Amino acid sequence: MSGTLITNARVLGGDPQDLLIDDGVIVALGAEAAAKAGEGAEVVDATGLIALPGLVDLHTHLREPGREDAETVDTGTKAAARGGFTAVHAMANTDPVADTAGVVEQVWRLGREAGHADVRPVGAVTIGLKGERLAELGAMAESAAGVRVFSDDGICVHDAMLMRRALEYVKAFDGVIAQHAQEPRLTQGAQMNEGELSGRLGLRGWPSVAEEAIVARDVLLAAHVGSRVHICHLSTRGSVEIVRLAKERGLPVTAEVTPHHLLLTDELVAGYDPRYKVNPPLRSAADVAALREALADGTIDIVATDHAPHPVEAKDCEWDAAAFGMLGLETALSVVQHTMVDTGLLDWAGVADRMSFAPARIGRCDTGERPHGRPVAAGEPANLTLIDPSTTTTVDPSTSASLSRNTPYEGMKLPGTVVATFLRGRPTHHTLQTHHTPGGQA
Ligand SMILES: NC(=O)N[C@@H](CC(=O)O)C(=O)O
Ligand SMILES: [Zn+2]
Ligand SMILES: [Zn+2]
Repeated sequence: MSGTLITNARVLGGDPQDLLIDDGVIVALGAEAAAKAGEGAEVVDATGLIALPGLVDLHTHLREPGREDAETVDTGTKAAARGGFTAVHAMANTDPVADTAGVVEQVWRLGREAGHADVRPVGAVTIGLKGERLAELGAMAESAAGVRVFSDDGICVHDAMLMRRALEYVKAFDGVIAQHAQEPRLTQGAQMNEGELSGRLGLRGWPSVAEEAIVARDVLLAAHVGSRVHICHLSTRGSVEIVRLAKERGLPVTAEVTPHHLLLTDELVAGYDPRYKVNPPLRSAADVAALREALADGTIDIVATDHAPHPVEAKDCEWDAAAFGMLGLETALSVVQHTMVDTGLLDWAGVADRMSFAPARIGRCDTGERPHGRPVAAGEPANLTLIDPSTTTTVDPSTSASLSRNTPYEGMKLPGTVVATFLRGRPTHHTLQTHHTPGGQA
């Protein structure tokens, strides 16, 4: 048999074993893998490496169409592959907005053509993200893109009646509304987390309650309608408490946290460096601790990057004028290792759940034609990520595959390297040496 034999990989952090992949599928694990590989198989020595299911991002800004100077589907998915992702959900706040079957199909098709990761377009909830009228949610769901996640991300669906209607509508095809929870009246002109520091720096504060008020309302609406709501980039301790209560009651709510909200705090804003300007804002150390704990105990379901590329001119300016957002795809796994694994809060099986199984389930891409977030088992698609957790790298934005450079981690030392990513058996990123078993071509 031909194929690729990955030797001594610690699958989900377990004991080392071999994996044989061929024709896009995991053929065998353990002793059976080497036996079946036979002569001529390509061998990847994964000694010391962790194997995870290909990561799935539920929240990525690819910027195409409209802002191809910041990112394209091609460059963004290249960055995704380098970060260990095999699927990304592309947010709808493009230009034109992804609010029709035509635009979501275009983004989906661009993803197929690029081939670095599967692109699952997110559809806008309202036409033009204007918050006035519902977009054609059904047509987007039925399109070739098969949209299941809908979001006006960047903007909150603040009209309670529209939110109710959206929840009612997507229930028919098991869709989910991903809410950017930000009460607009409480955050007008807001520039950073509201607290003692915002007062001292003279920047308009962004109170936690602006997020929590919407989280609470939407949890209640989802319960009332019996439809799924997902909370984007949850950032406060109070939001965690609301989601915890909702889950105790069995309500259909899920939530995500970004890598940056697991690591960085509002104190970084003191230097007025716009790299730290993001929506929602970096919060307090107490919030960070609550978010880590909630991700560990499952109150927060997943990590999502909110990869938000911006061109240099949008970030290399005064704080007030700068755009909100930071890169995330290439550093996500390292930040999660640093904040969750190396701290003992989560094991690698937990990382596989929070960054692959659970996001695929929420996005409903764990079944169907090209599924993701599947178990690492024989017969499953060979979507795999190999990580070397023993390395430490200094983050250098100039080496990024993204067209943008707005990483908040520049110069930071972070643990772990993604050494290979396989999309249905095909390497979309790899830095490993390979050789062949005797009998094959070297
Ligand atoms: N996160 C951000 O600060 N910015 C995002 C929008 C968003 O996720 O709300 C963007 O599109 O740039
Ligand atoms: Zn958002
Ligand atoms: Zn976003």
